[in-house]
Amino acid sequence: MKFVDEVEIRVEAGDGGNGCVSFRKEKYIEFGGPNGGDGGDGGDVYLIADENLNTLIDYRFERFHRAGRGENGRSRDCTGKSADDLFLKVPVGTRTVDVDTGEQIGDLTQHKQQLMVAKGGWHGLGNTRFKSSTNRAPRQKTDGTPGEIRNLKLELLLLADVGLLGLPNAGKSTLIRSVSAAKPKVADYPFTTLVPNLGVVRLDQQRSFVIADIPGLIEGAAEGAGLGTQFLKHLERCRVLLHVIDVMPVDGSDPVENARTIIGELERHSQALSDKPRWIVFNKLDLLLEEEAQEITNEILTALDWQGDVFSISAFNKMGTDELCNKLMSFIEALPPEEEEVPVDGSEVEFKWDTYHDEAMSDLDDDLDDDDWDEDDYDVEVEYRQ
Ligand SMILES: Nc1nc2c(ncn2[C@@H]2O[C@H](COP(=O)(O)OP(=O)(O)OP(=O)(O)O)[C@@H](O)[C@H]2O)c(=O)[nH]1
Ligand SMILES: [Mg+2]
Repeated sequence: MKFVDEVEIRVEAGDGGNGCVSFRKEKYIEFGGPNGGDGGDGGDVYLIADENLNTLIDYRFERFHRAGRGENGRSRDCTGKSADDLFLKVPVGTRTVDVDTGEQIGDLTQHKQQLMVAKGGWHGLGNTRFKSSTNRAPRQKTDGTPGEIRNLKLELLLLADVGLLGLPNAGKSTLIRSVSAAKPKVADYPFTTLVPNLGVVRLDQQRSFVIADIPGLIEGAAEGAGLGTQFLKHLERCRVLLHVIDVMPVDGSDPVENARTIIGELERHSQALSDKPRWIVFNKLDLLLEEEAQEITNEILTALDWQGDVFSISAFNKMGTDELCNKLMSFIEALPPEEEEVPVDGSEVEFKWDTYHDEAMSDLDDDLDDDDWDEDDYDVEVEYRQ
């Protein structure tokens, strides 16, 4: 399946239905009083996280999503029907940004979590609402308000505890293959991995973590070279990054320069990412004798002035990978639990009926004079009853 991790869509909430102006008219009763009903509310648009989806590809083909309009009110105090809300399913891990304002609207990180992205218009009021002791035949009504329209960017960020970082060919995919059940393609040419892969590393029944393999970075990635840094965003939610360094690059390049390239690209990409806990993992140690390995790795660490954690492994024959995974697990377990994000379930109703009605009516208070009456102003329905 094609992996699509970024799309732009347009969502339009429904407009509110208009209020109705109508009067009861019964035999022998000339003025039976107002009976125009309110309109219905327009439908809201929500995003809802669904763990069965793992790509945003559907939104490549369908970019416009519109919720229904509320029905207009009718005579006999009939309230127009409110439109159904529209729910758009997105994969867990989807972040939503308003394209026009740049505002981040929310993150959906749990199955079934909801996020309101466009609020439907409010209903207009029927003339029944405007009845008062001084005005028993009100011709006022209000129209429904327009629904919100928004252009959204949806970004799917993988949810992983550990992120792999490194030049092409460093052995990132080989590492994820050897520690998890994920089987991304491994080959001796750069850019074998074109889309991110996730693997679950299971230490025992209760303990596991998720590791993400992303395409390799090269110098100039921040400016778009190679596959660019478009995949780095997937590492933003990781708790720790593993910088995989090939100690024996086949192209004869200098491992120190290579490592500097990665660190440089990371820093240019974002401060947040370069500040994340990062460990160095020297890979392909099976290609060197122990002494040689010691010498090369020390040289690299000194050149980088590295003070952080260091591991030496061979992803290929699983040397040192168990120890690495155990350390990763302990590290993740020792971290304070991630700040509880307040679930945005959209259930909070900002709309206050009474306030809205009071406001709508006070706006019109000045017009409550019956002399203003002009048939053409209103679309008056008169109901005749026997
Ligand atoms: N000898 C040896 N070779 C390795 C080891 N790990 C990876 N390789 C080889 O290095 C080459 C690249 O490995 P990949 O796992 O595809 O590298 P990658 O970092 O995922 O590369 P991209 O997907 O292109 O970014 C393959 O030929 C692997 O067999 C190792 O521990 N020892
Ligand atoms: Mg790879």
